[in-house]
Amino acid sequence: MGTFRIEGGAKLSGEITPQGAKNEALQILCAVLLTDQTVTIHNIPNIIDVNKLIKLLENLGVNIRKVGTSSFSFKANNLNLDYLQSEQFKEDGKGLRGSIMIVGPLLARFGKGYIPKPGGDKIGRRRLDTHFEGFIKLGAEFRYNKEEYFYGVEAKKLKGTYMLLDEASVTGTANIVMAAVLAEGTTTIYNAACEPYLQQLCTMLNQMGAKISGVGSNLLTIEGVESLGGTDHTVLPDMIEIGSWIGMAAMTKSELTIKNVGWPHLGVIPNVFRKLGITVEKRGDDIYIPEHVDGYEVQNFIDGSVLTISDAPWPGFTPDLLSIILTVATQARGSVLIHQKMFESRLFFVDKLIDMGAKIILCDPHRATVIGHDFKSSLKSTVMTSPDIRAGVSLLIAALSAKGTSTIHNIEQIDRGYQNIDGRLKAIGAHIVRLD
Ligand SMILES: CC(=O)N[C@H]1[C@@H](OP(=O)(O)OP(=O)(O)OC[C@H]2O[C@@H](n3ccc(=O)[nH]c3=O)[C@H](O)[C@@H]2O)O[C@H](CO)[C@@H](O)[C@@H]1O
Ligand SMILES: C=C(OP(=O)(O)O)C(=O)O
Repeated sequence: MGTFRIEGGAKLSGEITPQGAKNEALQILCAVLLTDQTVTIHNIPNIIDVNKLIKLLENLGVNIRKVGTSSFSFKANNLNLDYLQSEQFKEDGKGLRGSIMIVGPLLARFGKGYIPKPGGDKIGRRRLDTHFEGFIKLGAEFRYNKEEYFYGVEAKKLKGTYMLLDEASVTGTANIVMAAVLAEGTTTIYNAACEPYLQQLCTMLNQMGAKISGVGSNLLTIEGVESLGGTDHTVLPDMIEIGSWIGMAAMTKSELTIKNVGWPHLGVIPNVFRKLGITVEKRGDDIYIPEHVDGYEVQNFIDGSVLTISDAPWPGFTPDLLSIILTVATQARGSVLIHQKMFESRLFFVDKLIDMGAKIILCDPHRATVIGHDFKSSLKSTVMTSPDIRAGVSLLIAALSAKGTSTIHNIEQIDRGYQNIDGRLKAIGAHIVRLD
């Protein structure tokens, strides 16, 4: 279990360039299974989850070549499908959440797809019904081994159909889209998720020869094609990492420029930080955060009632930034209610913030009220363990702003989604050391 030691209170300054998006990269990597041609992907983040998926693809027989610092080419022309029955696959598959998205492409191209219960954050129930209901609608037979938590779908030929998803699942939509592109006839998916990750996936699939329309909306129409070809694709900057840097700058009262953020793809994210009173300035394609010398003040609603920040499927506010918003609010002037609607165990980390002196009332597993300190009192350093990726970064932000030296254990959770976070933080002035 790795550990960070952080001496709080240091100002950050300078420029930071966001990594490629973790959740997009996981979808795009699975899509390489849809063709026997070469797919080259740029801006792949060097993080644990992505590296695990690349390893899984390699074990499945995909020919992988590193062609640049963050660019790889993939050729899935000689797969070893026996691997899907192996013990090794059971280990590899459950190592991350994103592995679930190999099922759709495998089912579409080879008539069978399997997966052990995938891993990922332990942030509440994370069911897979949407994925498998979609495959079944396309004509697949489903089986589930309860003892081994092993899922399987098989079909001779998938047939396009209309489906209304029970929820706008991000990985579920990606999986079903990847199955439908090679199905016979037309598939219509209503209540599809439409995060930039999915828009990027659909754009890439269209470049490979798929016929998907409605990209960016919750109604996708997919005309099945016989086969797909190769392509080149560049992963967008990671919007969750960008939000994390905004939070770090504000909480440490630092001036920071976040380079090449891909503004058109950030949706409501900048505005949600602005609601906390944080200045998020657009400078070309960069975000400039000035030093918040006088802190930041939460904006109430127009009628004067307390601000609520909650998550929703895109174009709503992503649940992956709520823990960070909550943490940043602990030093705001004013109060805010954080409502995590999607996940039922994602707010429990506030215990640690309360230990550090933050004023938070955990109303129930989904809601927490934060009464900001307005920097009149600093958080106190402490020893903590990172429970999940975003809580981990939130605790890191709290530690960077705290008085004294904090320790964060289980930093593998952070490394799952943040590339060389300690190295990059050090480069902009943070006092952080990685201990093994
Ligand atoms: C690898 C990956 O891409 N992971 C992301 C993906 O996970 P993932 O695709 O696993 O998440 P889903 O979109 O399936 O659902 C997340 C949770 O939200 C609930 N839900 C979902 C849709 C909805 O309309 N209402 C609702 O309550 C689900 O029941 C579930 O508990 O999307 C999540 C939601 O943005 C993000 O937190 C994860 O970072
Ligand atoms: C919940 C997350 O990831 P995963 O779905 O991979 O667990 C996340 O990225 O915040």
